[in-house]
Amino acid sequence: METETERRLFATEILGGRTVYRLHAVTVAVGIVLVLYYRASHIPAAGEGRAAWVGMLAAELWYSAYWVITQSVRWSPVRRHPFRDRLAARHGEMLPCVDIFVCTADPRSEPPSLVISTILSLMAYDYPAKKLSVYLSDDGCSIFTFYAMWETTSFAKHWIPFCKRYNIEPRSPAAYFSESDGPQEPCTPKDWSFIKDMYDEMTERIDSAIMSGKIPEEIKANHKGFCEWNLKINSKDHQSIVEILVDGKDQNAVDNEGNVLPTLVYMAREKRPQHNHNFKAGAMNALIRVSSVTSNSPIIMNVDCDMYSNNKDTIRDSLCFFLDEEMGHKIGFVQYPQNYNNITKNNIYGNSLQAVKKVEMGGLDSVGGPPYIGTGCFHRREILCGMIFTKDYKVDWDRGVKERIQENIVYNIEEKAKSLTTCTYEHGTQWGNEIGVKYGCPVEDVITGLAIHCRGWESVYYNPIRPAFLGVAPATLSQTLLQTKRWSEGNFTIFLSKYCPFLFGHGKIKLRHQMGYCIYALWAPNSLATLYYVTIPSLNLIKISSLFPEITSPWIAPFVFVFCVTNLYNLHEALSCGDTLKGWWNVQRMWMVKRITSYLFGVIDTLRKLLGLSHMTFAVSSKVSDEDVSKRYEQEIMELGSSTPEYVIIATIALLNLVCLVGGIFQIMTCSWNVFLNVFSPQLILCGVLVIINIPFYEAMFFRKDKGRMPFPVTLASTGFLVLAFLIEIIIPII
Ligand SMILES: O=c1ccn([C@@H]2O[C@H](COP(=O)(O)OP(=O)(O)O[C@H]3O[C@H](CO)[C@@H](O)[C@H](O)[C@H]3O)[C@@H](O)[C@H]2O)c(=O)[nH]1
Ligand SMILES: [Mn+2]
Repeated sequence: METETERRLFATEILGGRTVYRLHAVTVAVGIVLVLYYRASHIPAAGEGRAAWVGMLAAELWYSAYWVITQSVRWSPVRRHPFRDRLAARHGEMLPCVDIFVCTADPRSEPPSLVISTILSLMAYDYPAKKLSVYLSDDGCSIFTFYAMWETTSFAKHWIPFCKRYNIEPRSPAAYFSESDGPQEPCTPKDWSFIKDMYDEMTERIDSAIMSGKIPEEIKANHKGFCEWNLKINSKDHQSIVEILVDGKDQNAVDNEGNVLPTLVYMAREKRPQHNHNFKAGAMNALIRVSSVTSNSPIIMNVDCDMYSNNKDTIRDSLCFFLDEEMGHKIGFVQYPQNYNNITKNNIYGNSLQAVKKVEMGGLDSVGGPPYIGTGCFHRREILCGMIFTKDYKVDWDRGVKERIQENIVYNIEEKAKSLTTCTYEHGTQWGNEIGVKYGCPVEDVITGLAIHCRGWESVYYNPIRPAFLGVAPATLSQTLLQTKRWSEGNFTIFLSKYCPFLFGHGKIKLRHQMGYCIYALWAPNSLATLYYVTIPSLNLIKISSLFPEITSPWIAPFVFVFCVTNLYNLHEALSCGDTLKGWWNVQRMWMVKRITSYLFGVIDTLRKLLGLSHMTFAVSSKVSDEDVSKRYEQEIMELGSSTPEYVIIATIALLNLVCLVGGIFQIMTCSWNVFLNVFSPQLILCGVLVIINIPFYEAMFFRKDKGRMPFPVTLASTGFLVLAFLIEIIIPII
């Protein structure tokens, strides 16, 4: 007899070691109350720095509220453990069909060879091939991406059996060959070299086609799909293209060992300049419809084109959650973390977000489920399409398994699929609203997931030891800021829309779940408090005006306590998530930089959109960088390079703090030691910390000679702004 626990297909572990956390949270809360009390009860008289003081109060009020929000998920995070062996014992190979969606948008920032490596890794999952269909949406509508996909169909016939025969990992050929210098056990050198040569030749053919700007005619003659590009088309203006490259139901679609291949479909939905295409959300919805007339699997998984599968068991792991008898029927989606394979040792741009992945997501999982983050996620088709939760929800897992079909039917299916991806198909329908992925938000994923949660479903977060997916993190500062701007803007847009977690989620999801969503929804407005805190106290140093209690006053204690304890706890959290000390320090710098630049622009652009002054955009982040840039990235040298308004802000604030620190030290030398101790020390310390944090930027401005240094016009402009700031500081009191 199976016991109750043995029947479960996954376990939920409540993470231990929370005592330190709870102790810190309670004491910090007390400290914060004292700080705010002091601020509010010591407002100076008008004219004696009242404005600056009130500003400090406002900033600290904001930080306190935001701190409370970030604690909502930290109380009792959980970790999930699926039992794949039990799934196998219970269901054998009687598993549901799975459709995999991959999105690509720009062949320059997302090269076709990168895309197909991801595709190959997904086709090679340890899962019955006849139940697997892989769909690529190409918003770049690039003949080279299509060509690469066509090449993939032949290479897959060798690659998939190779992966399965030797049970290799990872199954992205690019990642696999870059990880090993030569054949490794149990792979025979002959087989290894054969497949490696084949892969190299394929990528060479693809790259040379891209270099020459055209596909050889003899290759074009091999597939009717190439004819679609006979017309004069470009990525923003073209007809719909749907090509079933491998039809898993076709008897001839087998690999070189005679096994069935997964279905492989290329899609470029119709685009016309006069029609909104809704970016990735539009692509996802088109994929939902195209797949509904081909495989129509009950489970949909989606990844970005750089996120290759790093773990052959991911599908089976995810099914443990959906097929669990006790909980499965409540679970709308299973989310994996967004991991990267190019994070440097000390996480120079803070992209690895360890604490978010390990602590916050686990915490969200304990209060209703992690958000949908757009990639590495498994959905149930109906739920993604708008189904509302009911207690007796049951799925037909057999859906999608169809009999083998004839060639001429494939043509009909393609034609049907094309008609589902025209610009006008969605007009007058609920697509992008009640059905599918939502439109109008740069983080289409988060808003869609929130709606799913509010329709009554839960989600599950699974962070396996061997990462399920690995992608490419931005490798320059500007790309990092571009990405975080989109994220902060998107999440803030949600906050200011009717989907605000506190309003839309009220009565539908737990308060702590609403707060959890707001950690990200309120990223952007953090910029205002931070901008204030990194400028005003430092400027007041020069004016000999104190914004903190005197160091001999007992009131200094809560300030010091809150500052030290929150930072120490933060450090503890980072180290326990596997960050290095330097990595933690880099993350602190990046938080400051992101807040004063991308988050600030996130606020501005959200407001501009609200006022109707601008429209939504989705800037795709680049997944390639030239050799010079990559080298500096590996050496963890900050890459600046081109002039952007963000850099002007960074440089101005860095210089401002340097000048204020020098000015402050000068004041000490002229004033008495006692004055220094009493009036300046907290401000001096704050300013000093900011200067230390900014060291890489001073280096980039004044010492570096390489191409990644701070562009001279930026240094010049920020010096100008600095002079202006001081002039204003001097002039205003005179007036
Ligand atoms: O018009 C578009 C724009 C983008 N994409 C695809 O969307 C994905 C994400 O774009 P990327 O530039 O890599 O953005 P990231 O910031 O890395 O993406 C994260 O954040 C996005 C929301 O901002 C989510 O959609 C993504 O899944 C999530 O990985 C890529 O595969 C793109 O090809 C499209 O298909 N069509
Ligand atoms: Mn990406």
